[in-house]
Amino acid sequence: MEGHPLALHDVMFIPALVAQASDEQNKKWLRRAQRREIVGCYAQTELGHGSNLRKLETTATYDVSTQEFVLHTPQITSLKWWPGGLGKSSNYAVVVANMIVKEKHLGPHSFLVQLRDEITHQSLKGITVGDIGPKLSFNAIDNGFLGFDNYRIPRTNLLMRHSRVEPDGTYVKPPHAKINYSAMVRVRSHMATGQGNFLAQALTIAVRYSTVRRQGFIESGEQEVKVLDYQTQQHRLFPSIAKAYAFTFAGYETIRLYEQLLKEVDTGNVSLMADLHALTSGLKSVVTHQTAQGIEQARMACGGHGYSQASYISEIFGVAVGGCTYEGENMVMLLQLARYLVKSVEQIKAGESGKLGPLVAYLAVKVDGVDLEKGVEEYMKAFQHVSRLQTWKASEKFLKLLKSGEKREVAWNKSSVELTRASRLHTRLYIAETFKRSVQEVADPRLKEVLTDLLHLHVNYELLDMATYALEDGFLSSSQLDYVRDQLYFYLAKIRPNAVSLVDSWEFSDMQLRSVLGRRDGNVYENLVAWAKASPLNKTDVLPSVEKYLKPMMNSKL
Ligand SMILES: CCCCCCCCCC/C=C\CCCCCCC/C=C/C(=O)SCCNC(=O)CCNC(=O)[C@H](O)C(C)(C)COP(=O)(O)OP(=O)(O)OC[C@H]1O[C@@H](n2cnc3c(N)ncnc32)[C@H](O)[C@@H]1OP(=O)(O)O
Ligand SMILES: Cc1cc2nc3c(=O)[nH]c(=O)nc-3n(C[C@H](O)[C@H](O)[C@H](O)COP(=O)(O)OP(=O)(O)OC[C@H]3O[C@@H](n4cnc5c(N)ncnc54)[C@H](O)[C@@H]3O)c2cc1C
Repeated sequence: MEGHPLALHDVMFIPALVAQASDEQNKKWLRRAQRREIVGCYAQTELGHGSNLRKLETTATYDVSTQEFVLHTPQITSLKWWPGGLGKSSNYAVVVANMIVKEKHLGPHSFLVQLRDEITHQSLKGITVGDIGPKLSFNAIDNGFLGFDNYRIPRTNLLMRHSRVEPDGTYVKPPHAKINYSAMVRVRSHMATGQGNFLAQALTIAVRYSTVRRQGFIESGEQEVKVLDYQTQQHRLFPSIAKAYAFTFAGYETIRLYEQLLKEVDTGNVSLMADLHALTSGLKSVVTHQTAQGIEQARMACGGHGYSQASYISEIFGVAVGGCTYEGENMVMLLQLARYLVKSVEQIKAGESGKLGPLVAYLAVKVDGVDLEKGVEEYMKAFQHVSRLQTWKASEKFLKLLKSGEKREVAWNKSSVELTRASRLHTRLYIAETFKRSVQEVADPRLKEVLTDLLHLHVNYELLDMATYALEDGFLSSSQLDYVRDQLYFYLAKIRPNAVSLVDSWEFSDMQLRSVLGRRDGNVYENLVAWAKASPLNKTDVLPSVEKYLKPMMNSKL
């Protein structure tokens, strides 16, 4: 859970080579990387810039006389900063640098760069490299810094699957300007399943513990109840169980789309890139945020023991919440999706609704009302309505500011909170839709029934959570919202008997969970005592600090 120093070798270094190095280059590098004869990382972010890639300062200047690129770190803010595995473990990196050829700045490009000697592992001349120090979590990973002092690499170390620099300095452009961002899009495509998995771990711990913990009464005079029988506890945990499933289903779809994209790009078809970029930008932002919230609620649902490291939930939280920042800070990525939504609105206004992609076609279709009692399809129409409403409102605000003479960037900034709201609603619609479709495809009728309950819980929880939008224009009435509330409470109670099976079905072992509270055998109290006794402070009855500090203080006459 604390991460692995070689994680980025598998998660980004190898995928960057696969997607961006030419077949010829990969004959040299890929097998060596796969066999772990060389260890690599993905070095893009700098001390001064992470989000705004166009302002990366590390330069790779082509020297036509030697057919080499000269990598250089012009100032302190240009140091690479953050890459996982860079500090101590890697001897190679895919480095993203601003490429300069014949004095022309050609923007960020990826290069394979050797950092350390393959035998001694010592850093090479011209390279400054090290670890950036402890973090909130992920402390088994050596996130690092890296500087170059006019460090030379061969021309052929520019990753040349999609763009090239010929020996004479002729630049051959890629088929899409952002094709070099593919390693990021890949990780974002995998993040919904990854985060769903973190959420599932925290929920497994909290739900199991909630059936061991007895406290208070529901009906007086009876045995104290398992805390999972409280409606508030169910409300805290069960909607997140539904989300963990929903995120996983959505993630399967984005992973499939990324694989499709990779194949299509190789045939020169880049049409999926904009759609997948928009989709994964929104999804990574919503999923990471809701996962962090869900894990924190799971911790609180374990009361005092949730705060102990014996629960292990704090570690899961620390790792998961990193996802709100890495692979694109969440607000920044929501605004990327918003660009796509605004463009879609502009297309509709221009009478080109027919050109809209399937995920945004609903923006052009108005619905007057819904009959929620007819079932999940009607909820989908309600989600479409609130997303459409907010997308149009935010877009109109932006377009009006533009028309009033504001500069594009200023108008955008003044509309940005509303735009991020639109992006979230659009993404939540997508999550609900993929959840619905995935449940419909389940063949086993008993499994389908339980998952359908979770789906119902999800759509009622989500609609209630977005109620202000739906009430704003009178789309939903307050009596409809009462119906949604009743349904929500109905499904909380209905799911209760299946709650433990739902989390057990994720099949985390005790070794994976590392939680005293979430043990499979439920022997929480004995093991909490054993865990406490094993605390380093309990190795001796009297600590050296007693002689050193306590006694002088207690014996002092002052
Ligand atoms: C087995 C599989 C494993 C997979 C791993 C899964 C992991 C999940 C769980 C993990 C569990 C444990 C594992 C531990 C591992 C942890 C990994 C953490 C690693 C972290 C790595 C990093 O963080 S790497 C650095 C990431 N950095 C960023 O994400 C930077 C964010 N910034 C950007 O991406 C860009 O700068 C930004 C997109 C914001 C803007 O780009 P810019 O060039 O400035 O472009 P604009 O001017 O804004 O836009 C111009 C047009 O280009 C379009 N566009 C932008 N990007 C793309 C793209 N990628 N694809 C397509 N199109 C793009 C943009 O939309 C604009 O279009 P328009 O038409 O003009 O509107
Ligand atoms: C655990 C972890 C692992 C990482 N691993 C790697 C790695 O392996 N390789 C690598 O290269 N990098 C890595 N990173 C770096 C990471 O990708 C960046 O930190 C991330 O992309 C955010 O960029 P930033 O730090 O520049 O944030 P900033 O952009 O400085 O964000 C600060 C604030 O400014 C806001 N902001 C910035 N730009 C805008 C805008 N245009 N509009 C509105 N608001 C804006 C943000 O929303 C945020 O609130 C890692 C980071 C972490 C935490």
